[in-house]
Amino acid sequence: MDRLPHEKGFHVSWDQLHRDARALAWRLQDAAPASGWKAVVAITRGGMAPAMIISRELDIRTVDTISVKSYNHQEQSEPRIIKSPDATVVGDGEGILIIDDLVDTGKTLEVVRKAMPKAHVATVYAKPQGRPMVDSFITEVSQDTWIFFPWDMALQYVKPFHGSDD
Ligand SMILES: O=P(O)(O)OC[C@H]1O[C@H](OP(=O)(O)OP(=O)(O)O)[C@H](O)[C@@H]1O
Ligand SMILES: O=c1[nH]c(=O)c2nc[nH]c2[nH]1
Ligand SMILES: [Mg+2]
Repeated sequence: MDRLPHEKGFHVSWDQLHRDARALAWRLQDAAPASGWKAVVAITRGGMAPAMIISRELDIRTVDTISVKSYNHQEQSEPRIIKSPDATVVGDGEGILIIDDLVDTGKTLEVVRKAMPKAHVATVYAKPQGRPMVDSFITEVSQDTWIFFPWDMALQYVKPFHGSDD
């Protein structure tokens, strides 16, 4: 996935991510099965920060991970699972909450859903193409927007406006 062709940038600060992940947690409370969520599964690595915030908000202590690797080589363009969560906990996904930071094309979630078909899938942000792959999300951005996460950014010096044209 290359950010260069994207026309717009949507910059997310830690504070914004915290607020949006909390808002998603509150929405997920209403979607919980009667017996509550059994476990959270974070899609590494981007799903780990929102999964921590959501599991804290919903008091879910069992947190596992699934790792999906996307290949950009000509032959291997499909993502594949390189680390699975504990099968004895997640089973077919019933009562399991899968968390990722965003859905873009939906290819990552496609393989994750195949592994846990009954799970509830939630992302903080969603783009239109991948939106059918999520059950819950908070904010939608257009397909030509690149989302910049706080862990990929750093504070930088910028020149003062006055005299900046020299
Ligand atoms: O809907 P898709 O088109 O599949 O894209 C969405 C996925 O891409 C990013 O992860 P990435 O694979 O870049 O790995 P990372 O989470 O380790 O940064 C993002 O965190 C999602 O998991
Ligand atoms: O940081 C990211 N921002 C995005 O918009 C995106 N889409 C896929 N993968 C992504 N990673
Ligand atoms: Mg990811």
